[in-house]
Amino acid sequence: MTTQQLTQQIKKKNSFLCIGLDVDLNKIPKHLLSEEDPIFAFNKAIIDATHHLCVAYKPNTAFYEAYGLKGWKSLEKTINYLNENHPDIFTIADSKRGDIGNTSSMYAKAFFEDLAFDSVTVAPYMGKDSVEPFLAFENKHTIMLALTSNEGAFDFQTKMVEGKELYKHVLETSKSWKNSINLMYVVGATKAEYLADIRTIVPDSFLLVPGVGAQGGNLQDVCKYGMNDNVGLLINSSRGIIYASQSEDFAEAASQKAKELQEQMETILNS
Ligand SMILES: O=C(O)c1cc(=O)[nH]c(=O)n1[C@@H]1O[C@H](COP(=O)(O)O)[C@@H](O)[C@H]1O
Repeated sequence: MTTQQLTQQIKKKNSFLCIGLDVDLNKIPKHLLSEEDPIFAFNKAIIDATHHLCVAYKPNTAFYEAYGLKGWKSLEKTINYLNENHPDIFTIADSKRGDIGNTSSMYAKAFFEDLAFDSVTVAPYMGKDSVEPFLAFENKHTIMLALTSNEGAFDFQTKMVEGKELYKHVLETSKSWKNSINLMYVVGATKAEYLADIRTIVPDSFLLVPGVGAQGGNLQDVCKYGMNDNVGLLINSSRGIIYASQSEDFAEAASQKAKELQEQMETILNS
């Protein structure tokens, strides 16, 4: 999917919501545990109940890898279900990869070719040659960590290096990489006050913004400082939506939570 198509979807649905499919077998309703594939059964029910309210889904691969081969199968079924039934929805493999070039190429093949995701999250720490193999894929997107939502973001990302914060070097330097047009960036919703500065460096890029809901980030603040003329934002909520209820009404409750966020987004888009 191109960024233009993503923007069209945002305008059509009045939503820039991304739903995080971070499935924990200890948190899903007990009645699903007797299903052949409880993780996929849970995801399918969540997707069926929420696809009209969001423009993206983001399975964090840790939640699948933790269950070994079975978990990986559930991830594969989930991305296939999305691609077959909702090709207009943007998909993000949140796996935070990045390694020496030939290894990164294999990670890129795994998520872009074998699993056919639209995008993958990548850590910038190993630099240009660790990210460019992901950028080489046409119409695929590499979402690079810039300023993350967690407390540890202050350990390195905001440290001053040659007169400016490290995360600003990440943003600026990455713009010169080959096929940088395929880059998006992660900025935590808990760091909304940094967004105005970030927009001066990457005015046109899409930003994936996790951390509303369970981590306490504020949607209005993120939009005030982070939105550009093409919206340019994907706001993720995982636990706040998918575990709104842990009983039989879980899909309905997730839909209700997603609707609340979508309605707030619609108000912002029309204001
Ligand atoms: O790359 C991410 O998606 C990410 C970056 C970041 O800075 N903070 C962050 O929380 N995330 C992910 O976003 C999701 C947030 O989940 P909730 O806090 O449950 O909404 C998890 O999958 C995190 O791994």
